[in-house]
Amino acid sequence: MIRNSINLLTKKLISSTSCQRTRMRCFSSGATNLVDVNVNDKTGIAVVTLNRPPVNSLNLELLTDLSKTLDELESNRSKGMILTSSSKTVFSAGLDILEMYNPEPERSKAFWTALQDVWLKLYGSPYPTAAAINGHSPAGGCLLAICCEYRVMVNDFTIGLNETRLGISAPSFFISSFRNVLSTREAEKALTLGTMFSSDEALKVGLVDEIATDKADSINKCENFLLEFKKVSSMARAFTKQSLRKKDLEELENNREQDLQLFLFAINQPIVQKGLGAYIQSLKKK
Ligand SMILES: CCCCCCCCCCC/C=C/C(=O)SCCNC(=O)CCNC(=O)[C@H](O)C(C)(C)COP(=O)(O)OP(=O)(O)OC[C@H]1O[C@@H](n2cnc3c(N)ncnc32)[C@H](O)[C@@H]1OP(=O)(O)O
Repeated sequence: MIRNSINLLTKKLISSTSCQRTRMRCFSSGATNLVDVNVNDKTGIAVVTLNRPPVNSLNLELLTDLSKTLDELESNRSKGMILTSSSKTVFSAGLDILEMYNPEPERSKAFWTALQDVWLKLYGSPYPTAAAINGHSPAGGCLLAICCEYRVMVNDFTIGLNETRLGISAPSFFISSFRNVLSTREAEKALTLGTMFSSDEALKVGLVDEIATDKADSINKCENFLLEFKKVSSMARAFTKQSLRKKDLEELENNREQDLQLFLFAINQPIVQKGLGAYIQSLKKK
């Protein structure tokens, strides 16, 4: 018992010493540790890193960890969050296709509910958010980025909502957050075609705000954006953001069950299963 307490204390001391070197506080989101969080003590800004190799595909566990992290940031009155990835080439490969292929009923319900939770918390967060997109960001990966208020993308990667290319439609909350960033015209064109934009194309169309040379540069640029809010009342800021996003948030809040049932219905269609199966095979054959 005493030895356990000493071990715990030693671990805490070691971890606090390594964090002090960079003036960072570290905490992990929960049991599975698929999300790392480093809070800069000086600025109060948290860098949240998705850490589910190889491609940060969003499965139930990763979404649950992210959801818990977002709760912690809100209850700690975070000064801001930068979302990024531990991979060198992928921000997030989007929803884990294996969660939708040959679905197990209870797990698929929990999976979609966790995605809804993450979207509501991230899109509606009171603290400012930015995405340091340090790799490819298709579909659900793009969703996480467009929930944030600012996006900085490292050169030479791709981003977009490519669902129609998989034979599925982007759900309505994907579409509303896309339209919050792009004009309706650009959103319609990109969504129906399932366009994946290069970093430069994404900048041109307004899907990202800045281009970065590498991950450190993207985090730096996100930080500069978030630091601008030092001059603004956090209450006034949060109220303004949430007022602008209120309709989209209420749309999902008020229709969660319907949205869940639509998802379950869609993924259980034989034609969708066939398409997903072929897509998984094509990824494996690469
Ligand atoms: C009327 C309204 C109806 C609404 C109904 C709703 C219906 C459902 C809506 C669902 C919305 C879906 C959203 C999504 O996010 S679907 C996922 C879309 N994602 C993609 O298309 C990306 C696929 N992946 C890639 O393009 C590449 O992997 C990537 C560019 C990201 C990285 O390339 P890289 O070469 O670095 O890596 P690999 O391709 O070799 O991949 C490594 C291994 O990871 C596996 N993998 C990749 N992506 C996924 C994924 N999304 N899910 C699960 N697994 C994935 C890949 O197969 C490799 O596995 P192996 O190592 O085992 O071969």
